[in-house]
Amino acid sequence: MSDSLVSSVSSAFEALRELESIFELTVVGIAHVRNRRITRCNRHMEEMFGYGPGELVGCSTRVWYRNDEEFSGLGSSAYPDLAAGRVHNREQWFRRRDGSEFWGRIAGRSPDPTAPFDCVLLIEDNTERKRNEERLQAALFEQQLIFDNAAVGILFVRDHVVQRCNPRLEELLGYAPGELVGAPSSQLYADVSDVQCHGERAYAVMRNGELYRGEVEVRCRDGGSVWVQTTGRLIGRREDASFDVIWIVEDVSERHAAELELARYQTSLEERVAQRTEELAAANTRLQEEVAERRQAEARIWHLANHDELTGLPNRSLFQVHLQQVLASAARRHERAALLFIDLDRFKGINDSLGHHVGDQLLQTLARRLQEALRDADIIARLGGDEFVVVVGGLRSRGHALTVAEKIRMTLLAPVQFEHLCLHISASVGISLYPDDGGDPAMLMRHADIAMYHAKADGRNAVCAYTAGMSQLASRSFRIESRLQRALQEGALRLVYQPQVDVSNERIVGAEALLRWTDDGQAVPPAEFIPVAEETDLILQIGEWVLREACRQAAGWQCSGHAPLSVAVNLSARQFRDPNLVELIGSILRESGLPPECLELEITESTLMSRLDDTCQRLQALSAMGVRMAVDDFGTGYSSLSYLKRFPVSRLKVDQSFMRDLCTDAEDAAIVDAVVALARALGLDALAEGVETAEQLEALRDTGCRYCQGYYFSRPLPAEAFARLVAVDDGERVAVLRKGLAA
Ligand SMILES: Nc1nc2c(ncn2[C@@H]2O[C@H](COP(=O)(O)O[C@H]3[C@@H](O)[C@H](n4cnc5c(=O)[nH]c(N)nc54)O[C@@H]3COP(=O)(O)O)[C@@H](O)[C@H]2O)c(=O)[nH]1
Repeated sequence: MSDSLVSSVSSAFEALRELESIFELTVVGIAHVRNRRITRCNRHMEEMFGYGPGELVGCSTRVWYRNDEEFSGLGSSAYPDLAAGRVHNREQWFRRRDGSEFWGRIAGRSPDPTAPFDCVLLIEDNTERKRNEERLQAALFEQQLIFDNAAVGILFVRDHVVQRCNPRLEELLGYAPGELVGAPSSQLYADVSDVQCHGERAYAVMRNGELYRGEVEVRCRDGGSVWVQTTGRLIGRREDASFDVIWIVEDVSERHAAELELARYQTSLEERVAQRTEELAAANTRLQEEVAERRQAEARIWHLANHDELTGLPNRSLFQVHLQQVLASAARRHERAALLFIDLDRFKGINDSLGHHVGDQLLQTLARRLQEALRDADIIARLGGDEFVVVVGGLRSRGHALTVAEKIRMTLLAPVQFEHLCLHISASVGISLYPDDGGDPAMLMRHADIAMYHAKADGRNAVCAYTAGMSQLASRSFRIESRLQRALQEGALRLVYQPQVDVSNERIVGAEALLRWTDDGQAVPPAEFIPVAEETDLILQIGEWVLREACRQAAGWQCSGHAPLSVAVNLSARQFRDPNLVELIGSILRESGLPPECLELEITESTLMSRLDDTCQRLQALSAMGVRMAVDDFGTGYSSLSYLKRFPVSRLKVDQSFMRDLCTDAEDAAIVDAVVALARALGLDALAEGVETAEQLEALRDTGCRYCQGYYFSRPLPAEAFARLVAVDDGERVAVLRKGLAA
C-alpha cells in the first residue's frame, strides 16, 4: 500500500469516525431505513422512542406511529419526494414504546432516488414547540374573540393612522367592517379643536408611560356624534420613531347626556335654590320687618298700657312695678324711700271753667316741670285726674323727703302762661316714708294719700308728712260713712237756717238751710261729713231729704204774716248732675206748696262752669219752673263772664273768705267791689257771706251790695228759733237779730 493510499484510508477512517461521532452525538434522531425497516439508528433515536441500544434495528418503522393510517399515510406522501430525490419534510404525531406520544418533524431523503425505499430519516421531537404554538394559537384566538366581541371599542393607531379597530367601534361610529383602517385618527374627532388639544393632552401623559383617560366627542360616519371615554396607552415606539397607541373607546353618551341633564338640572336647581334663597332672604327681611313692627307695636301697646296718654308719665300699674323695685332696693341697702302723693289744688275749677284743653295743657306743663325738677332715678307717675305720685329712693332721713316735697310744691307753684291767661296753681303734697310709715306699696300709698288730704285740710298749697294719728282720721271717714247712712234712716239729721238780710233795711229776706248732724251727742261739722257723703252717692238721698225738709219749713214761714221768705238750699255737684233733679224739685214744690220763686238753689262756681251745655239746659229747666239760682263761693273759682250772662242765675254769693279782711286788705275789698259791680252789671243780686262785724257791714254797704248773711246778724238757727225770729222781725233789725243770736 502506498503512502498516499494509506493516507487516504486513514483520512477515510478519520472522516468515518467523525461521522460516527456526529451520528451518535447529535440531538436529532437519525435512522437508516430500508423497505420501511430500520437498519441502523443512532442512540438519540432509540432514547426518543424509549428503546434500548440496538433494540430498534430490524424493527418496522410502524412502531413509531400511532396507527396504521398514519404509518401508511406517511409512506404514500413521502414516496413521491423520495423518488424525486427531494427531501420529504413533515410534522406529525409519533408514539413511544410506552405508548406516550410526541409531536415530531420527520425529514427523509433517499441517497439513491432510484431506490426510494432506501432512505435516511431524521426525526426531531418538537412537542414543546408544538404545544407553544398551540397555546399561542389559542391565545390569539381568544384575543380575537375578545377583540371581536368586546363591549368596548378597541382602536389601534400608528402615527395617527387607524391600523385596526374592532366591530364594536365600527358599530359605535357607523362604519362598515374594515372601513376605518387607514383613516387618520383626526377624522374621528367631532370638533377639530379637540384634535389638537385632546391629542396633546393624551400624548403628553402617554409619553410618560402612563395610561391616559379622558372624554371626547367623536364623529360618526353619518355626521352625528357620540361622547366617548377614551383610555389610551402607548404600546411602543418603533425604530422609525412612530407611535403605536391602543385606545379603548367606551360609549358614555348616555352617561354624558345624563350628566349634561344632571348638570342642567343642577344648574336649574342651583338657580331655583338661589331664587328660593333670594325669596327666603326677602321673606326673612319681611319677617324681620314684621317682627320689628310687631316689637314696636308691642312696645307701643306696652307703653300705652303702662303710661299716661296725656303726660307720657308712667301710669298707676307701671308705677306699682317701679315702687316695688325701689322698695326692694331700699330694703337691700337698708335705706329709706319716700312716696310723695301730689294733688293739684282747685284743678277741677280750672278744668271746668277754662275747658279741658286748658286743663290738659296745664297737666302736661306741670308733668314736664316735675320731670325737670327731679332726678332721673326718681320715678314720677300720673295716677289720673290731677293726682301725681313720686317715689324717691336712697334717702337718709325724713327731712330729705320733706326737702324733695317742698321742691315739688314750689316747682308747681310757679304761674303757668297760656296764651293770654296766666294760671296760678298750687299743689298739696303728702309724704309717706319706707319703712317707717309702711313696709309695702299699698300701705305707703294709703298713708301718703292720707297725708296729702291733711295738706289740703291745712289750707292747700302745703306739704304734709304722714303720722300715725292721721290714719285715725282716715278711719274716721269710714266711720262717718257708715254712721251717716244710719243717721239718715233714723232721722238724726236736722236743718238750721241762717238768716239772709237786706243790707238797706236789715230785714230778713230769707234763710240758707244748713245741714247738721249730731252723732253720739257730738256735732259732726258739715265740712267733714258732706265730702264723705259726696264721695259716696249718699249725698243724693241726703240732698233730697234737705230739699224736702227746707221746702216744708219755708212753706210754713209763708203763713207767718211776714213778707215772702225764700229758702236757699245747697246743691252739691253730684246732686246738680242728677238727671232726676228737675223732676224731684217739681214734685217737692208741689208736695210742700212752697212757691217756686221762694226756693233758691246754691251751686258752686265750679259746678256752674262745668259741662256748660248740660248746665245751661238744667238751669233753664229750673228757671222755667220759677226756681231761682245762686252762685255760691263766687270769686274763688273761674267763671266765664259770657256764660254767666247767658245762664239764668239770679244771685252771686260773694265768698266769705273775702269778707274776713275786707276792711284791711285792699285786694279783698277790690274783689268784693268787683263782684258786686259785676252782679249789678249783669242784673243779678249780690249776697255777701260771712259778715261778722259792723265794719264789714258798712264796707259792704259802701260797695252797694244788696244782701248779706253772717254771724253779725245770726248764726244758723234751728227751724223754730228762725220762725220766732221771723215773727218779730219788725224793723229793729240788728237788735232783734242779735237777740235771736243770743237765744
Ligand atoms: N250740699 C250741701 N252742703 C251743705 C249743706 N249744709 C251745709 N253745707 C255745706 O257745708 C259747708 C259748711 O257748712 P257749715 O258748717 O254749715 O257752714 C256754713 C255757715 O255756718 C258758715 N257761716 C255763716 N256765717 C258765717 C260767718 O259769719 N262766719 C263764718 N266763719 N262762717 C259762717 O258758712 C257756711 C255757709 O257756706 P255756704 O254754703 O258757702 O254759704 C258749706 O260749704 C256748706 O255749703 C247741705 O245741706 N247740702
